[in-house]
Amino acid sequence: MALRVDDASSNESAIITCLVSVLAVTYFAWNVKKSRKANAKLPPGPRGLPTFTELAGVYGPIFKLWLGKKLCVVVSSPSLVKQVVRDQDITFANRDPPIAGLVASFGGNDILFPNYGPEWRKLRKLFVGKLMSNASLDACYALRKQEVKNIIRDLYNNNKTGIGKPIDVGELSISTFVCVIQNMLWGEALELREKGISNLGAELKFKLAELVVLMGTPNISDIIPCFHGLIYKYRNKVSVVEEGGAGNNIEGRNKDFLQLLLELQENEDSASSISTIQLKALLVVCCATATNCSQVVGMDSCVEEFHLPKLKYLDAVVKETFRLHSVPYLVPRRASQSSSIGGYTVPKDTTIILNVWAIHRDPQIWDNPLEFGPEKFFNDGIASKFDYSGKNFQYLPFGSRRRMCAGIALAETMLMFVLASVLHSFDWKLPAGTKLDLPEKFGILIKKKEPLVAIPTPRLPNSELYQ
Ligand code: HEM
Repeated sequence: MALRVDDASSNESAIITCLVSVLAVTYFAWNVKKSRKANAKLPPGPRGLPTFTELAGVYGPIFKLWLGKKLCVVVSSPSLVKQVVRDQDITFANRDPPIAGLVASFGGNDILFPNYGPEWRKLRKLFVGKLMSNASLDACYALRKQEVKNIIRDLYNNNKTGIGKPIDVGELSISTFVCVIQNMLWGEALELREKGISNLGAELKFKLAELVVLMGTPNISDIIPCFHGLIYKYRNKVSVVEEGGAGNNIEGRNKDFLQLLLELQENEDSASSISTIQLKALLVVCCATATNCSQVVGMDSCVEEFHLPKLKYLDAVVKETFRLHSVPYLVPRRASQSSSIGGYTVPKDTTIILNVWAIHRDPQIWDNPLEFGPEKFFNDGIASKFDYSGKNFQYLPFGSRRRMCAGIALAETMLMFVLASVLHSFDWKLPAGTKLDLPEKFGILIKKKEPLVAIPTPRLPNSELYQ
């Protein structure tokens, strides 16, 4: 019997439907097989790595964790932090540096990574007593001021074209902060700019920003030659000046840190002299921590250096920013002997992680812990008495006690000064069509996921203030 046309076409569409279905089923089955095959190779485990804070929610304020063969104990409450950093401070004063940390610090020759002992004590005394003393910081004020002025001028000139050019605020804050630190360390931007050393500084600036994050990457050799070159050139410059050949009196201005350090290197008294390796390691730690600092805070505060003590609101804004956006945990420590924390045994060589992230968000300490609110630091609440010393073990952006940050005075002053200056001189607005969102990227530091881009518009009537 002959097929009718509509029969034929309905058969044809049935065949097509059938073919499509078979293809779809085959494709689906193939995909399932492929994904099973891929999964078959994988061990069981959670979908992602839980954070220390999530684990603290399950196991409480102290729990252990095996990272490979390494036993770690994570501590997430102020009373237990106190047991670590105060009650048994010498037992837990050793560090547990990652391999890259050791490489970056020339084998732990800085202050950050070496174990507690005479060498660390010597460097720490030198760092805090000489480099970070009030006298030394005051002496460097002109350097800081000049560098901030440079930034204000550059931003202003950028704006002269008439169209407000968007600025990556994070990048601006990092480069300003690092320029200021470099200036203080070796007077680079002010006096050595024309002398060829500035290239080394520019080279360092961006590598250091990555160094902080890439502590797991041992390829620090890219950075080290900069320091070799810098010290070599600087030493030559000093000796040329000493011989009276340069006509550029390095003694005529305030000594920068590198000059102070070079003098100490030549010091014959072994209690205060330092080796070239220690000198380089100190430069690395200063630059890297400074970079880290500006990455943390960004540019959402304001002021000028001589006004700083009076700027209570700014102080609260910076403190609140540090509460929510500082280091997630302190530089890990290592138990130098068997001991106990919170009634649990902690064997010798256990790594101790102090979970600042959880403490800074603990609802038992903070009202509305997840909300940004500077008033926490100036209302009558508990936090109004918190400073950066970490004495209360509840607010720890710079750590606490024996191994706490050695650069607090400089970090605090500079941060407020840089932020204040750019906010005082410019109004900042978001580019049209963009929204302010602040999701974070979790790592060694808490950083913004997407860079904050904003447009500065000069707000001071006197254009000379921008030169
Ligand atoms: C906002 C900026 C900064 C923040 C948030 C910060 C934070 C920290 C933290 C959390 C530690 C570890 C503390 C501990 O383990 O208890 C530390 C250590 C250290 N910081 Fe900072 N820091 C900043 C800026 C600086 C600057 C500018 C310098 C120096 C120029 C500096 C020098 C050091 C040194 C030398 C150590 C090691 C101290 C030791 O182990 O004895 N920091 N910092």
